[in-house]
Amino acid sequence: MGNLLENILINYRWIFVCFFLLPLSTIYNVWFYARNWLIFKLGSAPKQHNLRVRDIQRQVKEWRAAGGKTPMCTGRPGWLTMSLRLGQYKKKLHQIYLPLMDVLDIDTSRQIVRVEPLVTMGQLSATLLSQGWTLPVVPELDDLTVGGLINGTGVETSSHIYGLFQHICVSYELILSDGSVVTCTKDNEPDLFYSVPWAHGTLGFLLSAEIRIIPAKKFVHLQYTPTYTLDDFIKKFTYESTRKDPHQFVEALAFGPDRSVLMVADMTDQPDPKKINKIGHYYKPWFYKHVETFLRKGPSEEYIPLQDYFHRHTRSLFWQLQYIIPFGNNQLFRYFLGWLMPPKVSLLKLTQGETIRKLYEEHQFIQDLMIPLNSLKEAIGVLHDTVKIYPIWLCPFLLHADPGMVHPQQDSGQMYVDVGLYGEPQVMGYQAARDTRKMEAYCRKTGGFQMLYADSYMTKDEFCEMFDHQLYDKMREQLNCKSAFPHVYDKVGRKTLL
Ligand SMILES: Cc1cc2nc3c(=O)[nH]c(=O)nc-3n(C[C@H](O)[C@H](O)[C@H](O)COP(=O)(O)OP(=O)(O)OC[C@H]3O[C@@H](n4cnc5c(N)ncnc54)[C@H](O)[C@@H]3O)c2cc1C
Ligand SMILES: NC(=O)C1=CN([C@@H]2O[C@H](COP(=O)(O)OP(=O)(O)OC[C@H]3O[C@@H](n4cnc5c(N)ncnc54)[C@H](OP(=O)(O)O)[C@@H]3O)[C@@H](O)[C@H]2O)C=CC1
Ligand SMILES: CC(C)=CCC[C@@H](C)[C@H]1CC[C@H]2C3=C(CC[C@]12C)[C@@]1(C)CC[C@H](O)C[C@@H]1CC3
Repeated sequence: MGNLLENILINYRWIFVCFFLLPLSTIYNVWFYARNWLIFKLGSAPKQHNLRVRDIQRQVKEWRAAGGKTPMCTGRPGWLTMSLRLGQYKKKLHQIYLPLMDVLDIDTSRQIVRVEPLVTMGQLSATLLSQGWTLPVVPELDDLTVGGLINGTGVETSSHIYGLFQHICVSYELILSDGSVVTCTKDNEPDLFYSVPWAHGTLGFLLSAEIRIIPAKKFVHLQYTPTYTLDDFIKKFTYESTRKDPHQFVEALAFGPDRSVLMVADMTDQPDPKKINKIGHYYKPWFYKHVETFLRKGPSEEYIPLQDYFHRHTRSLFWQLQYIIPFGNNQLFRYFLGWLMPPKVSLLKLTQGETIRKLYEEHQFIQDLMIPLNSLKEAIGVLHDTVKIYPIWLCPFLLHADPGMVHPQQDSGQMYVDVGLYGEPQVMGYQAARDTRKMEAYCRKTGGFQMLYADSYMTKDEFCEMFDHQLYDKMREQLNCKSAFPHVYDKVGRKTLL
């Protein structure tokens, strides 16, 4: 009986998603964009920021006046977030509401955009591109927020030049546990500035951030190079990730241990009209499926609108939508219903129910491992033996030698690679807790880090071995965080010991 229910839930979730969630997602998007447009037209965002900050200060001061016994977290419901977890800890914590969702200022002379933490990547890239600008690092998936990317982390295909999302940030405006508001930069309050990323809001709440912007062009010139042996792939990927005159974007998809497609791209305003491919159109094939065709067709090049490039994996949620709508890439489906895609991650989370959540936990492996580039060849072998999931998302990034939770083992910046696995393990006898712990141990061995949008199965000691807690602990002591916020491990750790 249990198996029958599981089969129905897995195989027929698409009925609910297509007939209910897709229309609902579209209505939600239209409402969201209309609201942003109106706020911008009324020009009220910056003024309201100060009013909102005062209201947040009032909430924190009231929490203190009431004894400040229960630690705080943001009041954003767990189902709305892009993390895999539902954030059950929120039920036990005191929630502070941060209704901060506006782009406050675009200062083109300083090349800085000032934004509130709930601004999403979709909203921000549309806003900036309409002015001819972009963030140097635009993490994929429209609904990721600035707050989540700063307090967690963000990575994208330009990260081999600019680093992680935290490395393009110039200042953070924060409210601390005593209700005071501070602005930190790398020169003013450097300890606070460097300890905020990866701390998951356990030092203070982010109120706004200043982020670097760079001029944008209309297209990217994207070149695809298929490779058919692991050695050839590693050689070419390493070269493109570390060369002195790098392409602006570098990414690879591994479709098997020996079959990969390497992609390098550069912004341009002079596309070859015969080679333009507007991959963002709703009837176009899912991007990873399109990329796979180059294994057969051989090397190729295309010109893709910049906005389409930035959000190329959004329509198929990387390759996760194949498990929910197995015929989602079918041509007929794309022409009839493709314009409604993708269902919103938040609505999928809200409606998944406990059984589907558990099925994902037990039968899907969704993790990003950030490891030194020189471990990649070995890692692909280890991953093949432990989970055997393809495609694998490969994205090089420069890990700056800054203080804080993550830094390279050496004193200067080092090239790392984000290894993203989002699928059903194809190995016999996969066991979620055992095999995730195996991957985490491997990641620690290489000197790497686990992305924390997915639960960590490490013990607290193992977690402290992976992430440098020196500065974090010092700041928690100095800012009286111990009773004000949970420890980061208490937000992201499963505490499952084998
Ligand atoms: C400071 C700022 C905040 C924004 N905040 C949001 C937001 O929170 N959410 C969102 O979805 N979009 C925001 N936008 C973007 C805005 O929605 C887009 O620019 C809009 O979609 C363009 O619409 P339009 O073509 O009707 O422009 P119009 O309103 O017709 O304006 C024409 C052009 O004038 C320029 N312009 C107008 N006002 C400003 C200004 N204050 N500073 C600089 N240039 C300006 C722009 O280049 C714009 O394209 C913001 C833009 C700016 C500059
Ligand atoms: N391309 C990429 O780089 C991708 C990144 N991700 C990951 O997704 C997550 C982001 O998802 P998103 O939904 O935006 O964020 P979440 O709401 O999941 O927030 C992530 C963490 O940041 C904290 N946080 C968020 N806003 C604030 C704030 N204003 N002040 C203090 N703390 C805050 C949250 O605290 P609290 O628990 O109190 O709410 C939470 O612990 C990140 O972990 C990111 O690494 C996922 C997919 C792709
Ligand atoms: C590019 C990087 C660094 C990460 C990409 C991660 C995404 C593939 C995942 C982040 C959140 C995930 C969720 C799901 C699929 C995979 C992600 C988009 C679900 C939609 C899967 C179905 C469940 O019912 C809900 C999940 C919510 C989070």
